[in-house]
Amino acid sequence: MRYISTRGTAPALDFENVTLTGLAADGGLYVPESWPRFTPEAIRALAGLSYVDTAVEVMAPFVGDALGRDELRALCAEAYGRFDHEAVTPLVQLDGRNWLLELFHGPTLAFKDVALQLLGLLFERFLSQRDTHLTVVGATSGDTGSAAIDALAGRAKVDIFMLHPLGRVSDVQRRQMTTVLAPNVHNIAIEGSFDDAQALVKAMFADRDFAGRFRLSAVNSINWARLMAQIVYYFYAAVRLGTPDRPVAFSVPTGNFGDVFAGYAAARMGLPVAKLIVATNVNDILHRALAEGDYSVGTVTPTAAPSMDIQVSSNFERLLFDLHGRDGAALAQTMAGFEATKRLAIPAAMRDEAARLFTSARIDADGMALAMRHAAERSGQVIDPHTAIGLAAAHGADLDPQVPIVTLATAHPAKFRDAVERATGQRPNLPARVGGLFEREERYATLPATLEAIEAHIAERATAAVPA
Ligand SMILES: Cc1ncc(COP(=O)(O)O)c(C=O)c1O
Ligand SMILES: N[C@@H](CCOP(=O)(O)O)C(=O)O
Repeated sequence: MRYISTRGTAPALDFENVTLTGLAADGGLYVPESWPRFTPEAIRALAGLSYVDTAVEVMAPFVGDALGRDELRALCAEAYGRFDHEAVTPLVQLDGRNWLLELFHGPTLAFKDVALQLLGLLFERFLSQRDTHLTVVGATSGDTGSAAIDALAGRAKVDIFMLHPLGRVSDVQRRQMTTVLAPNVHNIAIEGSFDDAQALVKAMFADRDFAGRFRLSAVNSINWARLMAQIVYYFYAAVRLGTPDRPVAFSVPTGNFGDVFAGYAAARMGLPVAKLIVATNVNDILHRALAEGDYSVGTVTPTAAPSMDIQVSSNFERLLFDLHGRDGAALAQTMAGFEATKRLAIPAAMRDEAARLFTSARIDADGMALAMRHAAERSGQVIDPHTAIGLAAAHGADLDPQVPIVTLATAHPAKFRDAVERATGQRPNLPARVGGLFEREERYATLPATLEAIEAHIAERATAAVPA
C-alpha cells in the first residue's frame, strides 16, 4: 500500500515511512492511494474473532509488507494486552436500539489509547532498524497528550513535546500528562487555545529547516497510522451487531474529525454503515459545514467537553480530498483559500455527496447535561460529557428505527468528574490503574503561543538535532 498527500505534490510513501512522518511536505495529509475492499463474505468471516485478530485482518492491507502478519499480530497483542477489558472495546446495550461502544479501557482512559498504544510500538519497531532519533511534536485538548505520552515515555530514539492549552483541560487530563517525568517527555502549556496549539504544530512542520533538523514526527491524527487503528473498532462493533446482514449507524463525538473519518474509511472499505452522525458541542464548525456548507472558523468557546473545543478540524481535509474527486491540486487551492480567509463555502454537490453517509448535530450544554442524566437514570450508565454529546445526537437523529445506533463512548467519566457530578450527582472514581495522580509531582513549561518561543524551547531540549 502506498500513501499519497491530499495536496498532490509530496512524494508518495510506504506504510513505514508514513508512520514515521507527520504532515506531508506540501502541507497535506497522507491517505491510502486506494481503499482496500472487504466483501460481505470477508466481513462475515470476522464474526467471532477476538479484537486482536480483527485488528490484524482490518489493518493488514494498510500495513502491506512493512510487517509480517505474525509480527503485526504480536504488536496488536502487546498493545491491547494493556486494556482492562477482555473485549478491548466492549459494547454495552442501553435500550432496544442504542448501544455504547466503550473505547476507554486503555491505560489513559480515552479512545486515543486504541491507536496510540499501537503507534508507540510501531515507532519502536521501525526505529530499531534506523540510526535515527525522532522529535515528536503534538497538540492536545487533553486526551491525545496523555495517551501519546503513556505510549512513548521512556522509549529509545524518541523525544515527545506535547502542547496543551493552559487552563483548558481537566485537572485529571493535565496531571496524566504532567506527572510523567521520563526524560524524553516535555509538556508545554501554551497561552492560547487547542487550535493555536495545532496551528503551531503544523507551522513547525511547514518550517522545513526546523522539521528536517529535528526530524519531526507526529502522534496527532494527522498521522495516518492513528486513523488506521481506529477503523478496527467500527468493524468489530458492527460485526457483533449482525453486519454485513444488518447495517449499523454510529454517533461520533467529534472535534478533529479523526474518529469519524475512521468510520468513513470503514464504510469505504465495504462495511455497511447506515449513517455516521457527527456530534459536535457548541464549537460547531463541522455541523455548520455538513448542514449548511459553512466551514468558517469562529472563536473557540470553552465547554465541559474540552477535548472537542476545536474549530479547525484537521481531518476534514481528508474528506474534502475525496469530495474533490481526489484532485490534490484542486484541494490545495481550496485549502490555500481557507487558510487565508478562515472560511470555506462547500458547494451543494459536495454537501449532497457527503450527506449520503454523514449527518450532524450540535449539542449545547443543557443537551449534554440532560443526556448524562438520562443515561444514569434510565440505563444506569455514568457517561462522560463527550459521550453524552454523541448520545444526545443519536437520540435526535432521523434514521430508520430498525437500524441500531452505536454511540462511541470516547472517554471514561472519571476524566471529567466535576462535569459528571454536576449533571448526575454522581462522582465517578478514577480506576486503580491511574491512582495516585494527585499525589505526584507535575512538570511542565508555560510558553506564549508563538512559533519562535516553541521552536527555541524544543531546540534546547531535543536529542535529534542534526547539525545545521
Ligand atoms: C474524549 C474525546 N471525545 C471526542 C473527541 C473528538 O475526536 P476527534 O478529534 O477524532 O474528532 C476527542 C478528541 O479528539 C476526545 O478526546
Ligand atoms: N481531542 C484531541 C485533539 C487532538 O486530536 P487528534 O485526534 O488529532 O490527536 C485531544 O484530546 O487531544
